[in-house]
Amino acid sequence: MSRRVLGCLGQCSSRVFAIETDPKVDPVYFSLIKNPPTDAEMPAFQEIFGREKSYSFQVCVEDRIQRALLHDDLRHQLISGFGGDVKVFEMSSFRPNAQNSLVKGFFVNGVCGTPETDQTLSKLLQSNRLAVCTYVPGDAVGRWCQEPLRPAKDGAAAAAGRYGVVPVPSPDHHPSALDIINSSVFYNFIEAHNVMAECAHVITEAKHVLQRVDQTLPMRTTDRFPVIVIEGLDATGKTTLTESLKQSLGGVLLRSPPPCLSPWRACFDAKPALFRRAFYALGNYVTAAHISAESARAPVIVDRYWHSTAAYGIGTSVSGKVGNLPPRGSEVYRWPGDLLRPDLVLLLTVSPEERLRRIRGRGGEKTREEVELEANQLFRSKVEEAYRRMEDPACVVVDASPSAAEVLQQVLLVIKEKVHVQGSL
Ligand SMILES: Nc1ncnc2c1ncn2[C@@H]1O[C@H](COP(=O)(O)OP(=O)(O)O)[C@@H](O)[C@H]1O
Ligand SMILES: Nc1ccn([C@H]2C[C@H](O)[C@@H](COP(=O)(O)OP(=O)(O)O)O2)c(=O)n1
Repeated sequence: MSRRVLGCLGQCSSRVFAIETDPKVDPVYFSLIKNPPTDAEMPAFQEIFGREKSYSFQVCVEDRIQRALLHDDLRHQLISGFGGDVKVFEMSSFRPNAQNSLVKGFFVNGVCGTPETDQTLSKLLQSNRLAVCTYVPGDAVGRWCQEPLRPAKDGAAAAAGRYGVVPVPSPDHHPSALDIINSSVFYNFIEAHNVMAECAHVITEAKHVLQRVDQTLPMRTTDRFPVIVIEGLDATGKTTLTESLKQSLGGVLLRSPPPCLSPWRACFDAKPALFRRAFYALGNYVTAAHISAESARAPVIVDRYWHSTAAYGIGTSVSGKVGNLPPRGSEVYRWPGDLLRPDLVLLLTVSPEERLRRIRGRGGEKTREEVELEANQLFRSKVEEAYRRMEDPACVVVDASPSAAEVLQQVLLVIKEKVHVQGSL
């Protein structure tokens, strides 16, 4: 029998549930993937459905630009429309272990049926761009069913089917890892450029970004001096080290995203991940063009590059624990074939305590993502682990906890040892 899966509840990804469907129906799989309820709050699947009413909402439009924008809108509507007592979890449907099968959505739980919540529900039901389901007790004790809803008379909802919910084994790969390629991380210029071009009719800033990108590219390739990238979480000492390296090596210091894209960075930081990631991906190609030009005359030091874009993309799109990241060797950790490859990538690491001490010492503005990272040690661990899994080039990990002078000396030694470009340094 074909099945629909409603799964991965709580922190424990072994709790996976299938929704039994008609074999003729194309199976769709569901999973609660973000902000999972703690075991103390919701010890069992039945309790999730048993607490007042539960609904799931998913945007079901083909166009990915519209889908990303509507998904963001839906989150706001659910949070404001259902009020404080209602819990809104991120969820998604997926086919176990099938790449790009993930369709994101939300699971709303604890809806009491007040006039306000009824009104919100009725409004959402009217949208033909949303798939809405509710969850009701089944015939047997402890069984639950999923009912897809459609609008009925006077704003009421009618069930358009009923499917039993049953536990099934967890998939090998965490569902949130199925949606990385070309939505959280881009592996070539064209894919990132396409997203920026497709969204330009709704996000006007995208036109300016594209103009800058198209002005800068294509890049020149020449015999060149070494290119050394410094990576790491915020406040691990990248700025401090890259400035000193520039002096010590008589090099040129570049960064990604490049300053010419700065006017639009805040705009894209506030947009859904699809657009934010495309922006940073294109920034790397612009920086690559600058690297290509500058490395003809001196060594180039780069403060953040593709590994940052990929590690933040992967680390934040994969929900839950570090173990949910795609395994080492997965294609998500591969370098884009069309992006200028550096000679050496160094990953600065410090303990979480030292990092926080440095952040507090520094003050200043942080990106939304960095604020999230600070709030959540789990995010930090995932981003750092993603950095460590990158391949070809892999990151050389440097303990950046000693003094700035000591870190510089240590890094100069690594460069001498690893960068085999005779006479260039
Ligand atoms: N090795 C070090 N030891 C102690 N403090 C450091 C060291 N490197 C940098 N700092 C301080 O930590 C803060 C963050 O460093 P910064 O270079 O701005 O990090 P990043 O560029 O990675 O965000 C700054 O206040 C800086 O002076
Ligand atoms: N090449 C890059 C650089 C930054 N990013 C993203 C990842 C994070 O959301 C932020 C971190 O950048 P931020 O400027 O705050 O970092 P630093 O202050 O340089 O440590 O930008 C990226 O995706 N790709």
